[in-house]
Amino acid sequence: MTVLNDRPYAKMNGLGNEILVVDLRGSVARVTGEDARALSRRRETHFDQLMAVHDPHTPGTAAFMRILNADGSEVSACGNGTRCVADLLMQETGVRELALETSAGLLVCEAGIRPGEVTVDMGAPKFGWADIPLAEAFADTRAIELQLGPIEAPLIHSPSVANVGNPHAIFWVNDLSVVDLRRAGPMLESHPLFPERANISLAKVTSREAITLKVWERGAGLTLACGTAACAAAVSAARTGRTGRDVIVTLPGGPLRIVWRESDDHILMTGPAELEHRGRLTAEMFSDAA
Ligand SMILES: N[C@H](CCC[C@H](N)C(=O)O)C(=O)O
Repeated sequence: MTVLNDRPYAKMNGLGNEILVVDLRGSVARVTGEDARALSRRRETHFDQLMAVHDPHTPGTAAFMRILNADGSEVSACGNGTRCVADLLMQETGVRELALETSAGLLVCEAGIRPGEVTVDMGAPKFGWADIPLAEAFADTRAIELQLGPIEAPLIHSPSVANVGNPHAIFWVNDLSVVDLRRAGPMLESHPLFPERANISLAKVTSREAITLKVWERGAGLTLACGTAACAAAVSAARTGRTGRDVIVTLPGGPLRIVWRESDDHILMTGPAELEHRGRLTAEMFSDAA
């Protein structure tokens, strides 16, 4: 019998990115990778990311979050999932601003104008090759040597890389179907250049203020939206002169507004959070029969 039995959960989504919020406050229970894989396989608790909400570690924060992908891997950032947890806790307490914490640091969250809209300060991006991390040194991470397709005429090449709490590679394209991300994604996600794997995006810049994005997520695959990928694409587009610092990033599930603030280089991500249903975990959810 797992210690997670009877714990409350909220099934949510952020622009269609499937999020399972498991409330472990007041308990010492922890979600293991195996627990996450079991829950993700079930219809009622299927997710791209699981946000495990624990008692705060730091005074002044509302909770500490552990984040697990559908494959059971534990990661340090999930933009859409953070908006979902923030919305849930703000609904619970009536506050309009709170701070959450993950292993990557603090995340200040603010209720937006529209119901369910949340702005998260995702902190400042990192661009150094060792911070992504990459397996070898690249002086200019705005365009690294990585390509897919024939040597003399690669289909995609020279991605920008960034770390926004997690690793991202963004390929700049004019046509989002130039490669089938279902096939290219897994190859690039696990490329030896990425010792911690990477989230892979195809980005089409449509104006100085707009980017369209398709994402293959590390540990989850193709998703309808990826908040950290939107952040990574926005800052990479700005630092390569393709856009300004205030853009709308449109994913298959919908738009996010990303502002890369000049004053402190922090990234502000604004978008929706939606509650689908609530439930309680049961022991049979963790049986292999699932
Ligand atoms: N797959 C990501 C974590 C979730 C990111 C995404 N769902 C978001 O909204 O940021 C990773 O392994 O780094």
